[in-house]
Amino acid sequence: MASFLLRRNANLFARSLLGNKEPFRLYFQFKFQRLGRAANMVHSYSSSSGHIRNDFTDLTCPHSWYPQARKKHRRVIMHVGPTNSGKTHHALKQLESSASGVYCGPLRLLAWEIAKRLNKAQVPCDLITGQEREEVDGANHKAVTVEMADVSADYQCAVIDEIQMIGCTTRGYSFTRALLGIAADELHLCGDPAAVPLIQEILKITGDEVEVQFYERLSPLIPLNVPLGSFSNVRNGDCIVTFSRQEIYRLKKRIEKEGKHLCSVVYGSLPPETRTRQASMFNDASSEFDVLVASDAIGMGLNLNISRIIFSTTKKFDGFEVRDLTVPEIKQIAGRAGRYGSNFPEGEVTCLDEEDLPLLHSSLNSPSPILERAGLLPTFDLMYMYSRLHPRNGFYQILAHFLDNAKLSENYFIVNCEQLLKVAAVIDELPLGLHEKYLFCISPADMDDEISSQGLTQFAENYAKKGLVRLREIFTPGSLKVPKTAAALKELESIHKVLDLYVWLSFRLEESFPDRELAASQKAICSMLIEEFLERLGWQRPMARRRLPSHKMSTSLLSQHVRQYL
Ligand SMILES: Nc1ncnc2c1ncn2[C@@H]1O[C@H](COP(=O)(O)OP(=O)(O)OP(=O)(O)O)[C@@H](O)[C@H]1O
Ligand SMILES: [Mg+2]
Repeated sequence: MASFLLRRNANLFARSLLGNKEPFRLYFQFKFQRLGRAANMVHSYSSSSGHIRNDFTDLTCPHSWYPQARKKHRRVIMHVGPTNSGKTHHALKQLESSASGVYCGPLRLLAWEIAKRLNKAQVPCDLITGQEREEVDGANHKAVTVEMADVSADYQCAVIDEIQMIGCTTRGYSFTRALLGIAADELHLCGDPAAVPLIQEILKITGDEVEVQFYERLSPLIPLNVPLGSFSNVRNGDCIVTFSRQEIYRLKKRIEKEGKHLCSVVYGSLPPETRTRQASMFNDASSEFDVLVASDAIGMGLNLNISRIIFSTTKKFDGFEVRDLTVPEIKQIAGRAGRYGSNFPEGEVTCLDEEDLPLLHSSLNSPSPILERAGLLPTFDLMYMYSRLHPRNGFYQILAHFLDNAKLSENYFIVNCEQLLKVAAVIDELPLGLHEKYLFCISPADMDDEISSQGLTQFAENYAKKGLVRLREIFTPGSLKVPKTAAALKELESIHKVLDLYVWLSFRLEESFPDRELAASQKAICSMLIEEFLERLGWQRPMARRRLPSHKMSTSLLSQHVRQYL
């Protein structure tokens, strides 16, 4: 079904983005038209020889990058307050009653939840993420991940959820782009009050009209004074939060060993489809999976049937160091308990260990620190114009030059470009155009994952050599197996990332990556094999007493399904 939707919508998407079947040529024609306009936006200065020169690294006026939005006098409504206070709900009510609109969220799971809600409310709504296009007949609404926000479309209403993510060191620029660039008559921003002063400051220059609505929690969240103590105290509706994959699987096993509960799991590197199914299984009161073990992948905006959040730790490895969770992180995660309208109208929050309770309590009682600056990334247009003056520089050098020399106003910072630079370093020697390099650099390749990074390198090399990348050249369909060890599981997750990358590239370079359908079906198999692993993991009840949820496949069905693709 998913692959059918992908196939059906791929052409539509490519056409809407690129015009016709010759994406590259047309893309560049389109770019040149836009560059003419963009060139007017960069600041000029006189050199000592008296020539007027453009300073492409001047990023002090990012609002001027979005002429479509600047033509509008937008009404901006900020919905701010604690978690579970109805901020998103109120914004969505406006979206539902508008003739056209877009919801932009930080997570695929959230975009999925909103698309489902709008379609259920008889408002046809497309779901668009980097790797998915699910179009619904007659839809004038879209639920998208914020990176996919279209700044060339015109909407009556738009919602940007979790707007405080504008300060995120890696993804902040996508929120800034959506904030400054979405051309909507009415723009709703939902999130933490800590973002209010910055947004007001940023929007002073755009001429938009900004109003702020404050919200209170709809149902209580009670911080407990006692830790969980023993795993025998785990009960229906609990969500245990931890931050490493190994810990997630250890805890799932440990809880299931008690013999009273089955656990769904949700964490970042799990395929998004698997995450969605695991969350749905936990949410479904008729399924036996009544406990959730999750990372902070559940931390934002989601409405799950959680009665109690239990932090198994209040420390997290953030890629550089093991650090305490921040106040906003603790509040966001704790805020998943006791959602209004869920099976548990009162939420509780505690820790596994007593020593973590003080940080939990103090964080829940503290306001989030006020946001100082919003993330920014130089646009491709600016880098392209700069590259024309310095034709010998590779993409890495151009990007590094921007990072070193960018001029910013005090409301902005340049996001962490480490991943982009890592990709640029790998592909810069290949005979690719600047835009192609840019595309590979912003792709969702995880360069810290060896298999994912190898996948990206091979795709880029084959693309540079032949302009055509067949999936079978680097991947043998039929080679996937149910993982038996944690290492095999990790490998399967990495393979899923490579297939995901192929699908992502296929939406942008359609003719050169023609095997989207095969990649999507193999991705689906990866997810099923991972779920099969999850099903087998942990304490096994005697089969007679165990009921498989109706939407899960039995092993034999799974093998049949896999065979179909071999
Ligand atoms: N007025 C209302 N009537 C019915 N349901 C509501 C109402 N307000 C909120 N809800 C429901 O309560 C739950 C929490 O609301 P919502 O998701 O809007 O909270 P939020 O403030 O955005 O939380 P978070 O900060 O965690 O994103 C949702 O399931 C939502 O549908
Ligand atoms: Mg919300």
